[in-house]
Amino acid sequence: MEFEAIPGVGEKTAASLAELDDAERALRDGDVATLSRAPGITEGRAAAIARAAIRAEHGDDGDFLATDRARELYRDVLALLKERAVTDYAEKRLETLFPTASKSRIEEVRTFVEAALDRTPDPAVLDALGDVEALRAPPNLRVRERCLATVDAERYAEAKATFPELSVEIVEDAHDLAELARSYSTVVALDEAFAGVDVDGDVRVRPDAAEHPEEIVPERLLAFFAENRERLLAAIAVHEAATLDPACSPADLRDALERVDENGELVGDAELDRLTAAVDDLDAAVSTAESAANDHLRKAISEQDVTIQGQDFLSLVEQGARVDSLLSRELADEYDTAVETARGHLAETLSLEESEYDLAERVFGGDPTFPVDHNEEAVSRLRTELKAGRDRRAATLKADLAADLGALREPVETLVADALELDVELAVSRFSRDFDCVLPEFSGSGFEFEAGRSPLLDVSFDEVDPVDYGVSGVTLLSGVNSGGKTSTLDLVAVVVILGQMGLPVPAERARLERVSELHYYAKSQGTLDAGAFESTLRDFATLTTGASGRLVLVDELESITEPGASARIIAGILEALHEQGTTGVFVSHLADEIRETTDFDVAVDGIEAVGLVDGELRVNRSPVKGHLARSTPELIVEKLAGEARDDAERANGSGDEAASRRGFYARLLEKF
Ligand SMILES: Nc1ncnc2c1ncn2[C@@H]1O[C@H](COP(=O)(O)OP(=O)(O)OP(=O)(O)O)[C@@H](O)[C@H]1O
Repeated sequence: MEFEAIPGVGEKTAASLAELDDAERALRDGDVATLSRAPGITEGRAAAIARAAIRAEHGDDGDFLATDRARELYRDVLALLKERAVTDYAEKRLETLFPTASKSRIEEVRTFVEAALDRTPDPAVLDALGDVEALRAPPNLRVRERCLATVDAERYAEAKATFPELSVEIVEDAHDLAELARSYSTVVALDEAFAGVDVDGDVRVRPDAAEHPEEIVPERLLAFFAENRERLLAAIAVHEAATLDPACSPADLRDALERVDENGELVGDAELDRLTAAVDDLDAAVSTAESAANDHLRKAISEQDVTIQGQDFLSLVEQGARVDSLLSRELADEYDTAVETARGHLAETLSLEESEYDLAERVFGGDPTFPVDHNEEAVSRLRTELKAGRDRRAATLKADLAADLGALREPVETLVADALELDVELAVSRFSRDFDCVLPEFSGSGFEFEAGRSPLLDVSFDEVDPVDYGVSGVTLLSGVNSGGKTSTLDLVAVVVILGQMGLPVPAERARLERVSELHYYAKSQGTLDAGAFESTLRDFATLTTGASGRLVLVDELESITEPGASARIIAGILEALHEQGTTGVFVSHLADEIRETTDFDVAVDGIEAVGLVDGELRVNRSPVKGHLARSTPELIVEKLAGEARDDAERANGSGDEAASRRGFYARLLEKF
């Protein structure tokens, strides 16, 4: 795929996408998580790129939402969908759903939706999804005890790129290798030429290093799993709660995760813990062992009567002979016991094993002295031995663990992707359940729905009255003030937008014609000035001369200018749209006047007040077909006329005032 062919994707972004293994599939599937792994591409940008790629694939020009109000309603329904996603990923992924005229795209999303609607939003699954996130690369890792070495400049550059975690050194010969082996625990030589050379230290010859990075730097896998530990555990929990088929064995993954801590260090191995603690505690243990020996010796000396021969005493005084000789002669046994105490103490505190006793014993001993002193060189040798043991153990464990983790590396990507995708499906399923939705049927002309309920009304969804409505061709929608005309237009727009996104719509049944564009003109706030009026007319000129196949919704266009002129202008627009065969709904309080001016028999529907109850209008929210609704003023005059008639009848001819009121209201009523 030519990435730069996607609108909005330039050279730099194309190069970033090319670094992904499966960019083409990710673009096709709207897989925002994978796309956002490309260098420098955020999730928001990834969603925009995926949208553009989908548009390009389905030949969508991006013009479906043709007006501000149409775009606003799309944003509102998208927000309702996104509110039902648990993860950031699903929110971004839902942004790849957009209304389109493309049949193939609508069908593609509907196939996804059909599967999604079978998903039950179980609270335990939603809860588990809370900790799932797209997997991410660990922060820059540095492994200091190992290095790579090569004689070849090109191999050097490749190794630097493949193993950013390690130092790479240029060497000339085995002598240089030996030199490196003194500074690093392990040296990995990349040249075949070194095979068989005998060098002191841990030097391995691996010309195949680049093909087995997990063997050369097992820490890379450990760091990856450590970094993503919580996400992975959450992804397992999601699979278990939702009884999804996991891409890898949860038991194996849990077991592997238990062997590495959040810093990528090995855990759970008693021998490694023992050796690590022994190295760390060595100095302190030597010092306490020494004190224990001295305590013993001090006590022994203080409790013992030491007899000193006159000759000895003289030699002590005259020749400056050392007391040590005396100590060795008089207190040899006690000294031996003190040394044994120190050795025992050391072995016990460091939990030394038999193979290490020999070195530990050399820490204390030799000629008797007081105070008892340790042998620094022996301590140093013991330390080297313990460190080497620790590193050997860690290296073996890391290699074993990396082999296990290596087998899980690919499957965990799928495991997490499946959990995240489930969140997208659940968001759609919850939306559909929360708003009692149905997948619309695409056929015929215009639209038609039963028991439609807008989720965007300013009343709670339970209190929304269901609306039945259908229109084919251009139609005027009349109705009482606050009867729900604007809300009906919004509902039509929401149903069409959702339907052409491929999503279910909030109705019991819906049939739609697949339209090319949605033009929804909201009611303007007050009369427009000459300039704005002119530009509105220009909009309609473009609309009426453009291609057919659009849906046009217009709310009280009359408010743009004075009523008489408005009616004539609306009539002209309706005629042009009618000739085009467009479906349109024009909400207007001037339906009667407009109808009289149009040169064809324009349909008029009406949202009827069923009557006034306690001064409040009771409305039938479903527009009545072919019916001009009576206006609110007419209903009020009718109500006053009725009251005056009742008053006049009660007065029974004796009340002139009641009779003249009755006459006045009757006259007004005739005007309607
Ligand atoms: N289907 C419905 N169910 C419940 N309430 C509704 C419904 N439709 C409209 N309403 C309520 O009626 C109010 C007025 O609706 P709307 O603004 O659509 O009326 P309108 O006929 O366009 O009014 P106007 O003639 O003043 O422009 C809404 O704010 C909402 O509270």
